[in-house]
Amino acid sequence: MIEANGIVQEVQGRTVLNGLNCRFDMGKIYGIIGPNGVGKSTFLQLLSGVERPKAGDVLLEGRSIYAYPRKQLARRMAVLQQSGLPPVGFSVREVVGMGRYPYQGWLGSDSDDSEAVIDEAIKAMGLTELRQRKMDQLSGGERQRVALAKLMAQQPSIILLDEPTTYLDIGFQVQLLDTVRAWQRERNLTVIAVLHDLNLASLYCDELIVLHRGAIAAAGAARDVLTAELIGRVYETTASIVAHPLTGAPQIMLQPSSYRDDGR
Ligand SMILES: Nc1ncnc2c1ncn2[C@@H]1O[C@H](COP(=O)(O)OP(=O)(O)OP(=O)(O)O)[C@@H](O)[C@H]1O
Repeated sequence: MIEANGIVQEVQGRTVLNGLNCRFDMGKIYGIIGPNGVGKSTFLQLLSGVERPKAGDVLLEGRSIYAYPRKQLARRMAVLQQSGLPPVGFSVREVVGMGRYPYQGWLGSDSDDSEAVIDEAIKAMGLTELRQRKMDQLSGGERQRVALAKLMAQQPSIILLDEPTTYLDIGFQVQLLDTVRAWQRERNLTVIAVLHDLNLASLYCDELIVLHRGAIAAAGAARDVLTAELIGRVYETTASIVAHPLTGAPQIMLQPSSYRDDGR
């Protein structure tokens, strides 16, 4: 379990997160949503243990995440950053192999099963044909799949994703989230993802956490959280909520502010 207790964080002298408390149970997919600039990425950074809050603590299995040695934490938790795509010049195989760094011994020696783990991650992401290709010779969608394969090779039990579908077309968005969910179910992973697309968040997340004005405005299952009232209050826009015709998950229909009841 991951617990965020009384998290306060300032960015450039401004309080962005003002006393957040929440709990992430293992084996679920969580979506962190909220308007631009509300502090979603800041919160994810704190949950990853990379940044420390001004006040409060993040506990992983009851122990402060900031007290874990780096490599030990990396064996439990992997992070897909918004701009975290690996450097150009390396091949797909090399980049996926970088996911094994938490398991390397002194002098960079690999653990015995590293080759097999890397091959499995490459296969799972459909990258076998591209394994020798250089990173700068890939499309945006392919690069994102490499980034995810690198995460897989890290064999974490918790993954943090910062806007993983940015720059992907709708086909790749669904493909990426399908892959994450299949992997999550197979390994009983805990996934915490910052997502902008509320409809995708509703379709893929077990629970949503809505940030607004430094606090948690709502948390829970999408059907309880995504209401027209909440969308109006948090995003300051009018929306109609409809049930997805197949899954029943709430889906948001946006509405132009010029719309009038007579339909013109
Ligand atoms: N390097 C920085 N310098 C100055 N201000 C920053 C910096 N990084 C973030 N901020 C500010 O901190 C606040 C929180 O930023 P953060 O990126 O966490 O928000 P977010 O909810 O993830 O935003 P978005 O939805 O636009 O990605 C914002 O108001 C942002 O302007």
